[in-house]
Amino acid sequence: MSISGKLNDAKKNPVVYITRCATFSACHRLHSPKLSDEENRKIFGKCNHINGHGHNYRLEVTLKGEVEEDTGMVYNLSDLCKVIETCVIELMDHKNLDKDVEFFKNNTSTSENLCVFIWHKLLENLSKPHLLFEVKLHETDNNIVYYKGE
Ligand SMILES: Nc1nc2c(c(=O)[nH]1)N=C([C@H](O)[C@H](O)COP(=O)(O)OP(=O)(O)OP(=O)(O)O)CN2
Ligand SMILES: [Zn+2]
Repeated sequence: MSISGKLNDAKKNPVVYITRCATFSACHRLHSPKLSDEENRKIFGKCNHINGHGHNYRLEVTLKGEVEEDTGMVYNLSDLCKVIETCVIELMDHKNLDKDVEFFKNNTSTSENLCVFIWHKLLENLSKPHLLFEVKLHETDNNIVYYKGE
């Protein structure tokens, strides 16, 4: 049977995961207003330095959904690219996250919080938000965090 035959015969179309990557550069300082200066220094160490430090972040956004028969796509990756660009990259690229992004004025700019923030930005802006499966953020080559909306 041909691939298209399988697509047409199945009750449900194949479920496929698609990922779009993007990069942005930003600076931040790990500091929690809920902790004393001493506790901040103890917990965050060099990342609590008053003048901050920078990262070249790599973002991976994954959608999960059925392959539509008429388009052969789960979601147009070009459209996903535009959403990521307008609602995440423009907001964060070449910014001081703690000062330029409202949310991080009161929430520590850890990669965990960045992932959750980006997840909600995407939910608000995707035309099919139910397809959002995972937001993964590489803060460095060694530090990788992902969020699945739980
Ligand atoms: N749970 C988390 N821990 C840490 C986070 C975070 O977001 N969540 N972030 C940091 C810092 O922002 C820091 O800049 C990371 O730097 P570092 O640990 O130096 O990471 P590198 O991969 O660049 O260097 P290594 O020497 O390989 O660790 C810290 N913790
Ligand atoms: Zn950092």
